[in-house]
Formats: sequence, C-alpha cells, structure tokens
Amino acid sequence: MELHGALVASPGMGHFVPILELGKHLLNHHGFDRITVFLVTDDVPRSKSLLGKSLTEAGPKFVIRFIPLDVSGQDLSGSLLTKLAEMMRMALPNIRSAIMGLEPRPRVFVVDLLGTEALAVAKELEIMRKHVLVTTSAWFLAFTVYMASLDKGILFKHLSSIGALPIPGCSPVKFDKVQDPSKYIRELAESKRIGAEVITADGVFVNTWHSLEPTTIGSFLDPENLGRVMRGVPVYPVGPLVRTAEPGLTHGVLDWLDLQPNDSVVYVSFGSGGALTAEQTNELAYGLELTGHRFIWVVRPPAEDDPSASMFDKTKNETETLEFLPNGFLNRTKDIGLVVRTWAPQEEILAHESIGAFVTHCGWNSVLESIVNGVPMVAWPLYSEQKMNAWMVSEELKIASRLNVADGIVKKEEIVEMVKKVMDQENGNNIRKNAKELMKTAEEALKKTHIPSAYFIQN
Ligand SMILES: O=c1ccn([C@@H]2O[C@H](COP(=O)(O)OP(=O)(O)O[C@H]3O[C@H](CO)[C@@H](O)[C@H](O)[C@H]3O)[C@@H](O)[C@H]2O)c(=O)[nH]1
Repeated sequence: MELHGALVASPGMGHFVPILELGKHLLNHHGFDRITVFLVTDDVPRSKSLLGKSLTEAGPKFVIRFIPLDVSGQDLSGSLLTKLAEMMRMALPNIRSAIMGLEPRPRVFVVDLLGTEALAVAKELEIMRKHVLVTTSAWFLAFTVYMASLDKGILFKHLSSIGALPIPGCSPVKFDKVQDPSKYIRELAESKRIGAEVITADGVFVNTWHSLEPTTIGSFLDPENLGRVMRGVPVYPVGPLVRTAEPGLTHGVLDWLDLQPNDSVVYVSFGSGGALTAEQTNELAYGLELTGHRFIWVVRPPAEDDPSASMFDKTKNETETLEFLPNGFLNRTKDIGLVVRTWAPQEEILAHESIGAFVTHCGWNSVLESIVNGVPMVAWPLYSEQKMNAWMVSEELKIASRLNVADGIVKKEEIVEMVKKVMDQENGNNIRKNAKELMKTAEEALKKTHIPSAYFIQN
C-alpha cells in the first residue's frame, strides 16, 4: 500500500519553511511514496511570492497546496500566538475536508505546534499516526508541555513575581516582571491547551539536534524528568530543518556582497513579522552607522504598538518610501551599507562568505540558518518565544551577544557595543569560534536520520 503523509503548517514563513523541509526529509529518507503539504494562509499570492523557490520543488510525489482563509471581519486581536491559534481554529473545517479529499488516504499526519487541534480531526479520520512538528526549540516544547501540567495558580504566581519557571531536567525559563498578568489569560489558556494536546499525538518531531540541546533532549528521554510529563509520547529531534541556499541565484544584494571582504558585513533582519517603533528604527540606523561596519539591513516601516506588525501587513511593499530613516542616513552610509525593503534572500545571504554577523530577532529558523552557516549573532528578541532563543544562543551556546530589550528602547551605544562584541577581531574571537564549532555539529546532524527507519513502515 502506498505510504502517504499529510502535513499541515500554520500561517507564516516561520512555519511553512520547516514543514516543507520535513516533508522532503520524509519523502527522501523514510520510504514515503507521497507527501502532501497544506499551508494555511490568509493571503495566497503573498505566501507564494515569499516561498518563491520552495514551490518549484513540488511535483507529483511532493504536493504543495494552500488552505486559504478569509479573516476579514474576524476579531484577531491579542498576541501573535492567540491570533495564529484562532486562525488555525477557523481553518479546521477546511483542513478536515482537504484531508478527506486525499487519495490515497494518508497514513501519517503532521501538524505544527499552533495547529494541534487538528490532531483530533486526524483521529476522527482514523489516520494511523498523528504527530506534532515543533518549529522551535526542544526547550520551548519543554516549557509548553510542563506549563500545561501545572496548576493555573502556580503559573500566575510565577508570572506576577520576578522569577523563573523551573522545568524538570532542563534550564529554567525566566520571566520578565509582568505588571498586569490578566492581560495574558488568553495566551496562557491557548498555551496550556496546546501543551495538553501535544501529548495526544503518537510522536513529536522537534527542529533541533542533540548537540544543540543535549540537556533538554536528555530530559525528554528520562522517565523521571520530562519523559514523565510526555506520558510516553516519544520526542524525536529531526533538525536542522532549514532551506539551503540556491546555488547561482542572482540578486542585487548578492552582487553587492560579492564585492565586500570576507566576514565584513553585518546582516540585520527581524524575520517575517518583526517591526520596530519609529524611535527604535532611528536608534538602530544611528547605531549601525556608528559601528563603522558594512551592513545589509532589511528595513520595515515602523509600527508603534505591535512588534510582529509585519506578519500580516499587506499594505507595505517594495516601493514604500524610506522617509522614516534619519535624515541623510542613506547618503552617509551608501558606500558601506545596503538597505533592502521588506524581504531579502536570507539563506543565500547567510551562506555568503562576506557575512560576519547576524543581528536577528531570534526566530528559530533564523537562529538555525545562522548556525548552519557558522555565523555568530547579535540577539534582539521581539516577541513570542524569541527571548528564550536569545538567552539560549547568548548564555548557553555562547554564539551571540544579546541586547537588553527589557528597558524599552535599545540605545545606539548598546547596539554598537553588542555588534563590536561579535565583529571585532579580539572581542569576537570566542563567539566566532563557538559558532564554527556548532556549525560542524549541524553538518553532522544533517547527514543523519533521527526517526527509527522502521517507524513509519510498521502497522
Ligand atoms: O527578509 C527575509 C525575512 C525572512 N526570511 C525567511 O523567513 C523565515 C523566518 O523564520 P523565523 O526566523 O523563524 O522568523 P518568524 O517568521 O518570525 O518565525 C515565527 O516562527 C518561528 C518558528 O516557530 C518562531 O521561532 C518565531 O518566534 C516566530 O515569530 C526564515 O526562513 C528566513 O530565512 C527571508 O527569507 N527573508
């Protein structure tokens, strides 16, 4: 019987990229005859344009379909997590009918962490094996499932005081002091629901590998620690699931990079959704200018009240004026800097030998793309779980410097200091060395398959 897998990704490039990569991995290494990937989106043309080269990889055995969502008139207020969880809830009937229409019937189902409600749909449709793909760290998975196992009162106690949530067998998660915990009720409820649904899966795939998160992965394997919280549901590190740079891609940014010395350029980008306030955008511009280093900056129009504003922003495009940048900035930096509007070919940029550092919001895909290319980072977390990722790359892995984002605006002086910490010959030596070492472990992990070979064939 043909082995067919159905994979579903929640909206956003941060979820599309790893689910597509997992799909290719299953097809190439796990005996699948066919993979169908469903990408949930409220804007098919925009998703198609951002995915670009990934769509050209589709074929009869690797089918990519969109599940379009009409969100007009819907209340999608709240954090990005609650917005995306709500969108995935709205998409459930469409996911159900899309899967029902598949021939042959899929025997394996995978959905990302934001779409765990679809596990019940897969169960109802009697799909044999149901899985969750965690598109971020094992540590975040640990946090989510452990939090779900805790009483609400204990959680609120942690949120309201400066402190940390100790997680069995791995690093505690530190919280910022929260003025008004009631604001987080919806987000907490969604997180707890997700954590509880994860353990209804037959297995969990995580976009990580052993050398990246040895302690957390070890805790999942330990029945006394997170193994207990998972109640026997196996966790497989399957990373790094990253897109590879397209050889020979032509792009103005790459032409410019070709002209720069090795390791000399600072790449600045805040993922698919990141946006800064007008004041912060100015401070970053002055900071970059003051470092004196060459740079590529993927610039977005400022947003005052939502650091993830660019995620669903369809009004801004490549022709947007850059008048929000400081007076004369473009002219003063024209010989050392390149400003790119909205979107850049990130994998190709990070793979370029001229790149010396990556100022990143620490979206997990950006972190992994930096690691597989041995590029050290300057961590500038904005929303979601990015503060955890930033802490991990700076404090634990020591492949990044980290900006202090807790006190409001990050000042230009701090930006200069943190960029220099990575870029300067002497200062940055250790960080750069660590990044190269970790890159080697990513290369090793890429050569291996981490799910037992008979896993999908049984039954
Ligand atoms: O100009 C750009 C900007 C982004 N990208 C790509 O888009 C993806 C962005 O993914 P990521 O770095 O993870 O950022 P987000 O899109 O912000 O990711 C969301 O999903 C991640 C995985 O779950 C989480 O870690 C983040 O917090 C969440 O914001 C990456 O593959 C980038 O290479 C480009 O190609 N060009």
